[in-house]
Amino acid sequence: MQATSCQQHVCPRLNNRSPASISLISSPARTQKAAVSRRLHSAQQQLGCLICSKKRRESCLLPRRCIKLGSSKQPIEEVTEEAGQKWGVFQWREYNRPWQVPWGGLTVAAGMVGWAVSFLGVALVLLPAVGSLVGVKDFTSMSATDKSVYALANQILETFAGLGIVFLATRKFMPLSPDILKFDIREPFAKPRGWLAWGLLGVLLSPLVVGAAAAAFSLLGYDEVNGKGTVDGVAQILSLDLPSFASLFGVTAVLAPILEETVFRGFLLTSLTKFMPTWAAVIASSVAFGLAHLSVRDLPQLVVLGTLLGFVYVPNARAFWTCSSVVDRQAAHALEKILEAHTTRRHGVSLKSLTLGSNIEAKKATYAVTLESLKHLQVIDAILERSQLLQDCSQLTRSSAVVLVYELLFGQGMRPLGPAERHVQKHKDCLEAALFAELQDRGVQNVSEILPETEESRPRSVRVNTIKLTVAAATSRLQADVGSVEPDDLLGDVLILPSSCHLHDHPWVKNGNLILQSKASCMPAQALQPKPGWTVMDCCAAPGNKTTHVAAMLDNKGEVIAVDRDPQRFKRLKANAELAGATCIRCIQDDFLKLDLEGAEFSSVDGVLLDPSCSGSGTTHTQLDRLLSPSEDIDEGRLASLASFQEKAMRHAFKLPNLKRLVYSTCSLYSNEGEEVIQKVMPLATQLGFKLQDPFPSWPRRGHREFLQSDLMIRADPKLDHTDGFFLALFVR
Ligand SMILES: C[S@@+](CC[C@H](N)C(=O)[O-])C[C@H]1O[C@@H](n2cnc3c(N)ncnc32)[C@H](O)[C@@H]1O
Repeated sequence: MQATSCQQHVCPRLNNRSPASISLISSPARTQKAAVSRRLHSAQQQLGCLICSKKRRESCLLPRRCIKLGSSKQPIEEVTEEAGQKWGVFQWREYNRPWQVPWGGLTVAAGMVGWAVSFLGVALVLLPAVGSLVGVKDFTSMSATDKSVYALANQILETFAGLGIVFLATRKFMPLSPDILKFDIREPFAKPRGWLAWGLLGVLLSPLVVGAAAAAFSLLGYDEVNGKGTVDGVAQILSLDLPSFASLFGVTAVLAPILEETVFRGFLLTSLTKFMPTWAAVIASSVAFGLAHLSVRDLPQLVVLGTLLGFVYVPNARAFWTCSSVVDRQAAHALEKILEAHTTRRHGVSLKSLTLGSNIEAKKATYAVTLESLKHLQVIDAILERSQLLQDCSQLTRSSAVVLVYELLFGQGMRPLGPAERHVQKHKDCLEAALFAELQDRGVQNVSEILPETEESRPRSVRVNTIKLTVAAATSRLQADVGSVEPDDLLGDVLILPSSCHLHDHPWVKNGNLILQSKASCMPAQALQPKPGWTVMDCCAAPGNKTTHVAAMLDNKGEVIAVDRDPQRFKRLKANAELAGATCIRCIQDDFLKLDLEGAEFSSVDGVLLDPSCSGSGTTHTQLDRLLSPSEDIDEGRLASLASFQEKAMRHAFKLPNLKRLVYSTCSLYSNEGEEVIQKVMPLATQLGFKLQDPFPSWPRRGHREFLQSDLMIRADPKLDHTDGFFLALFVR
């Protein structure tokens, strides 16, 4: 056997990362059959099915390029028949698969009623009103050119209004699942989003269909039916000069189809699949499409045309496979939204809102599968790359593949119900081999050794709101509800619970008896040690976790002045203060730096909590951002600007004339936002008679050692202390 044929024993897509297979390929001198066999054997042992044996050929990827071990160069058959690029109307399984429609009947009704109102409103009210303003009185007396321009103006307004209404109705569900309303103008002819090619085919076929339907109805004597509809509006002005032709072309060939396809196929047909079988949704949406043209005479042709367009739309809109299990489907959807939001740096997308929302079935399972898929994302991406599972299959999205590979390799297994599951199942051996190779490359035995830590894997902490109940009462209630409850060894009003318990929906969390707050975040108020009757200023207070903590320590006696400048966060601050029953809190919505702290209004302030905006690096390691791009570096410019604000805020706080204690804290791992800020303000603090004091002598973690007096500063390490990364310093006078 020659070295060249030995190369063919190794599945080329899989060999690129494997030491054994690379050496096989790059060693032309190794021509001895025995040597080759030995190396193949050892490679096979290392890489599992990366070498295609007869037994494994069913499951090995890229079979056309793999040769059976020990046989001639006979390629084995392509196993991914479903992965082929299938075009056409009659893909019946597309009519049986469930669609992923995230909205309900109310959204459908609102969208369609909104569209109908805009359709009639533009044509009957808006445009005539604008026309009369510019001196157009009577449509019928206009010239043909003016009529066509008028029709164009009408269609432009209707198209924008209609698309805007569909957008508004579905906006809250964006980004939509791969099934729905997916137009990609950048790839007009490429499958899977080849809607334009199909649209053009539809345009080419439509005269035939309309003609055939008209002929059929004419034979039945139906053309005797009188009536006028939207088609007649255009037909009337068919005496053509160039401007008329261009306007009419714009109306009939561009704008109206875009509007109608979006409203009737993209929105209505898709939405109706939630309530009826897909074939019925095609027919129902076609009837609506016909009725919308406001002509009894044209109704039959338009319904036939709509039905044809609907049946063309279904298999091509459904270019992607979705998972058959509802949990996996929802998890893939959530994952896709998270990945998209991460790529576009869009804020406001959270794992919890996507998986625990009211429209989600089996919330806990969906949350768990999404979170676990995210945790395994890096490993699964590497497996997908090695196995090339997605390259041969344009119908499987990355997010569905990630969820299904998670289920198959790390989760509860996967039942091969639909095409997506069958495709993944067929490649099980290769996926396992790719996992094996990945673990070997990373030098670990088990995948758990390389998974990122998340909030989920650490114990939970909860603060007892001592305004409303005692720690003892909270402990016994939680013991009854979640089992194990431990008092925190440092903070008297904090309880530690198992990592598995989710208290978001607990009635005592909802009524403000308990506050879900990390242990680190409870340390500043405890470090301040305010006494009942004190006035404390929380300079950057929203959403008010530390503010309400201080209020509880004051036992509502005294005052907490809570300042925040952000309007949205300020609302949450007020709501949280109310929920906690913290009547001693006075909220001020303002820029803290602009407050006149030396004036009489704040002369009674004894203590300050300063917890300014920071990079959040102490908490992000547990958040989605870190799961998605763990090595992302901090933006130096942003860090410098945050540190500058933190220093300014601290200098400003020192202006309070009767200040006794000041706690500075940030949930940051960077010394720029911790020790360095303290060092910079130290001369001013010393000049004013303040010095650093150790608030928690028993706490083991201290400031970074290279800074003076760092042993008096407190740090929390996310891994070692099982809480947020945190920095804290206490000044006293
Ligand atoms: C880290 S958060 C505070 C968290 C809060 N201490 C808690 O535990 O719930 C920082 C807050 O500072 C506010 N902030 C930032 N700059 C401010 C300024 N110049 N004046 C007042 N508030 C400011 C932000 O709006 C944000 O709500």
